[in-house]
Amino acid sequence: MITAQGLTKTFRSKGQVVEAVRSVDLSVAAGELVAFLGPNGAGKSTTLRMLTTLLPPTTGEAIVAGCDIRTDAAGVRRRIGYVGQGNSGGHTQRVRDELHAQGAFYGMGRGETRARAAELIESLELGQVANRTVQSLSGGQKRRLDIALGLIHRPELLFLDEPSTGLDPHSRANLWEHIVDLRRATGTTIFLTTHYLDEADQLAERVMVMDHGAVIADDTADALKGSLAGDRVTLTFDTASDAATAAARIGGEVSAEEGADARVVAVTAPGGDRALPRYIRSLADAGLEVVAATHRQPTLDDVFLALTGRSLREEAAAAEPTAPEPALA
Ligand SMILES: Nc1ncnc2c1ncn2[C@@H]1O[C@H](COP(=O)(O)OP(=O)(O)OP(=O)(O)O)[C@@H](O)[C@H]1O
Repeated sequence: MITAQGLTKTFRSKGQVVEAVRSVDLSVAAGELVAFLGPNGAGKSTTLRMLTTLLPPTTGEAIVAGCDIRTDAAGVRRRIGYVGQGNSGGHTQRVRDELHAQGAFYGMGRGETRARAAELIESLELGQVANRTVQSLSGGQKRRLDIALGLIHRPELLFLDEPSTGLDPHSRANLWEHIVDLRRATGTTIFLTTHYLDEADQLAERVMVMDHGAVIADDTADALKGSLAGDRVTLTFDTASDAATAAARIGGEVSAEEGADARVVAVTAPGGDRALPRYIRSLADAGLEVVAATHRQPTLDDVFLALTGRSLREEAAAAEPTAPEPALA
C-alpha cells in the first residue's frame, strides 16, 4: 500500500536549514495498522505530509495506494483519507452537513454521499450530535467527526496524525475502539502517528520509531521489546558480597549509583519470566539464596532508551504543547 525510498525533506527558512526527514525508506502492506512513534520534531508529520502529497519531497520517491506522489497527486488523494492534527470540521456547520460537503468535494453523488454519511454517523456513534454544530462537540466527538470526514470516500488507506492527542483517557480509549472496529469491518490500511507509547504498543501491528528525521527501528512492538530492551529482572540477596558473586555468575549488574542497594542485582533478559526461575535455580546450585525477586516487562520507552539513550516519556512530558500545523512549503 505504501513504498517509499530515500524520502527526504529539507526546510530552508530565514537562513536556517532543517533536515526534517532524512532518507526514509518504508513499506506498509495492505490491511496493516502501523504506528509512527517518536519525540516532538522527529519528522513524523512531515513524512505523513509528503506521503499524502501535501508537501513535495526534497528528494526521494514514494508510491502510495498505487500512485506516484510526485506525478499523480490527484490519484493519491482520491484513494487515501488524511486526518491532520488540526480539526478539519468547520465551526458553524452541522455535523451531517459537514459530511455531505466533504462527499461533494470528492465528487460523490448526492444519494451516495447521504447514504455514506449515515453509515459513518452510525459506526462512529455520532447519531446524537448529527444535527448539532461542530463547535458544540466535545474533543472526542470532534475527532470522531474528523475520522468520518477522512473516510467519506471509502479510502483504501487512512493517515491519522496524532488522532488522540489532547483527549482525556476515556475519550482516547473510545476513539481507539472505533478505529479498531472500523478497520476490522473494512480492512482499511491505517498509518498513524502518536506520542502515546501504550497506544502504539497495544494497538499497532507494527511500530516504526523515528528520531532526528530517520527511522531507527521498524518491527512489531513485541519484537522490538524482546530484541532491544529485554525483560527487567531484579534479584535481592542478604549481603552485598552475595550480590556481587551472583552478578558475576549470571551476567547481571549491581547498581553503582549513590544510594542504590548493593544487595540488588539487575539483569536484562529476553523472556524474563522464564529466565527468573532459571536464575534462582542456578544461583541456589552455587549456594546463593535469592531473598526477593521482581520481573518487569519492557515498554516501548525502554526500546527508545536502548536505541537513543533518551527517554521518550520524559521528552514528551517536557515538550511544549503541539504547535499548529506549519504552512505548506
Ligand atoms: N514548514 C516548515 N518550515 C520549517 N521547518 C519545519 C516546517 N515543518 C516542520 N519543520 C521542522 O521539521 C522538523 C520535523 O517536524 P515534524 O512536524 O515533522 O515533527 P513531528 O515528529 O511530527 O513532531 P510532533 O510530534 O511535534 O508533531 C521540526 O524541527 C520542525 O520544526
